[in-house]
Amino acid sequence: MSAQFRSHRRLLVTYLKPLWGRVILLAILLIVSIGLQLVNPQVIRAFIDATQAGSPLSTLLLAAGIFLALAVSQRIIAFLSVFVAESLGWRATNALREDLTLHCLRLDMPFHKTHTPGELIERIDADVTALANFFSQFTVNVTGNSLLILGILVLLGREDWRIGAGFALYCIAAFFLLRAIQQVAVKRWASQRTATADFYGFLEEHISGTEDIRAAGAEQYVINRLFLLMRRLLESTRFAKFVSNSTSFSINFLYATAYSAGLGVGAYLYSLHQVSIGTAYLLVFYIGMLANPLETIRKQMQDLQQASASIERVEVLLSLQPQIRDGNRAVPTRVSESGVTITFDRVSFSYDQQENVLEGINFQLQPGKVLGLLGRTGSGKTTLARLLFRLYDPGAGSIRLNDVDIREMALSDLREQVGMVTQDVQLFQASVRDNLTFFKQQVSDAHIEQVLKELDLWQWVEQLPEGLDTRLAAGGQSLSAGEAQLLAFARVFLKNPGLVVLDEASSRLDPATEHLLEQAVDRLLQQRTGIVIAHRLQTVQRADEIMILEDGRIVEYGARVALASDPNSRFYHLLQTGLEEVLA
Ligand SMILES: Nc1ncnc2c1ncn2[C@@H]1O[C@H](COP(=O)(O)OP(=O)(O)OP(=O)(O)O)[C@@H](O)[C@H]1O
Repeated sequence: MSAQFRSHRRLLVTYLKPLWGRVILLAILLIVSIGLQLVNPQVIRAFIDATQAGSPLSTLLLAAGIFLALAVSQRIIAFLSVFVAESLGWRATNALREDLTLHCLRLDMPFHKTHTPGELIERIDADVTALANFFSQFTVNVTGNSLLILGILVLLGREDWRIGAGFALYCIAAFFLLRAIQQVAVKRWASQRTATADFYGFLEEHISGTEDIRAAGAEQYVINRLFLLMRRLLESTRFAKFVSNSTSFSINFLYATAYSAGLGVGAYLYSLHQVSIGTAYLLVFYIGMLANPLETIRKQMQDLQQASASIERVEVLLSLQPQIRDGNRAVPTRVSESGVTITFDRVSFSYDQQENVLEGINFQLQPGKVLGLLGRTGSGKTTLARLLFRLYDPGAGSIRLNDVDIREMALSDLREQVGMVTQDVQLFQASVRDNLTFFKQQVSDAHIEQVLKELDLWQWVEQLPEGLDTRLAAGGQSLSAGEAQLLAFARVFLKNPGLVVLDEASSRLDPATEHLLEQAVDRLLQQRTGIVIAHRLQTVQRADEIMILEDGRIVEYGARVALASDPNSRFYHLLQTGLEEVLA
């Protein structure tokens, strides 16, 4: 069994298993539809033979009525099977979309840095859409039509075994012939697409470089090259279309051959009085029915080729594993009422495995203490916060929360324990409530109200047109930067973590919002351990300890009060020069 077949089967089984009820329904509809298709010619035969035998009109009307009823039922069943197949396809692909989205969300930051959102949308949506047919129709169509062909061959064989065997050989030969032609067509279209891509690539490059081309007097060269490319495009398109058309020509040819053979056999047997005129008609009818399923199976195989490329890409994406592994150790949350202990034990880290962005970071922060993290831009402050949240793991050393290595903790536990407010708050196109709770239904409105009141934000929510139900615009465009930060504070409050990491916004805010923010920071840091990447003097004043980073190393660390009064300290100089000017 080839690896490709195994991966196709795995995907089918995984996503169709939960939908087995629908799969069975579809199979039943299919079998009934095939049965009806096979039975109908028998009714026609009975009708023709009855006419020949001069049967009464009532018998003929009965046969006609049965024929009509069967034909209408067959159409209704065909309609129902399309409906069930579509719903099956959508459900299966939506489940796959969901899994892929979740998988991408769990993949590490380096993955997201190297894969653009556009590329992921292509993987999660376009590739999966290409698989809808694979899920809903492929198995059903291939099995169904194979059964139909088999049924026709059996019924033909029942009339005369030689006819059955002969047309079985015909089907096998026709299938392989169609496939061979299709393969030539696929190759031709591939080279036509290459020629098109070259042509547009050339046009785009030379139109954007028009100034240089004119300056160099190279217009004639460009036109000559263009002619060459156009000729290649013309030739490849002509050839591809020719091969494509010969596919439909071959199908018609096969159909016509089968039909003529059917007519010939029917007429021959009838002339020998071996069959009735009804049976002769039956043979022609059944043989005529062979072409359609053959063509459907061929088309499904062609679709499968395209789906295979998508399946491969989806499988590659699913096989990527995050480097950040989930730990499983239960962690005593909040050992002390006033927060958690944080220990950085000789932590070094590099984004590219070459140059360390953090080097030998060593410190311990006691519960309830606030660390003010200072340093010029690029000194590694944000990186330190990211390590705490396990967006990345350190290259050397360890980070401990309440004396447990954060790599051993379950990621969900860790992220419950650490609340982070970044400069760039992400708001979603959803209600204020959903933006605060991250769509957790179990958080009650009363609790939200209490938290917002504590943060002095309730008034702000009350003046919104629909209170908590007010919908925010995409990207939080309807809010000011300060209001967005306030919402981010409220989010952290609702989570109630033992450690808060606050990357303060450096932008200037209006005095009223600034005041609200100040109060919120005060409340946020009460009875919690805090790490504050501060840009404002007022925020720094809240810190118990100060750490100054330079090129990823600690160049100063100590109690704020002591450093502020030591004229030899960097912190002292920073305060003298003006924090905001130096760190901006
Ligand atoms: N995702 C990343 N991939 C590669 N290098 C990065 C990445 N993020 C940051 N860096 C590099 O790491 C170094 C430290 O960056 P970091 O963002 O931690 O500094 P910072 O002190 O927080 O700066 P700022 O005050 O501007 O936010 C910088 O040299 C930066 O270019």
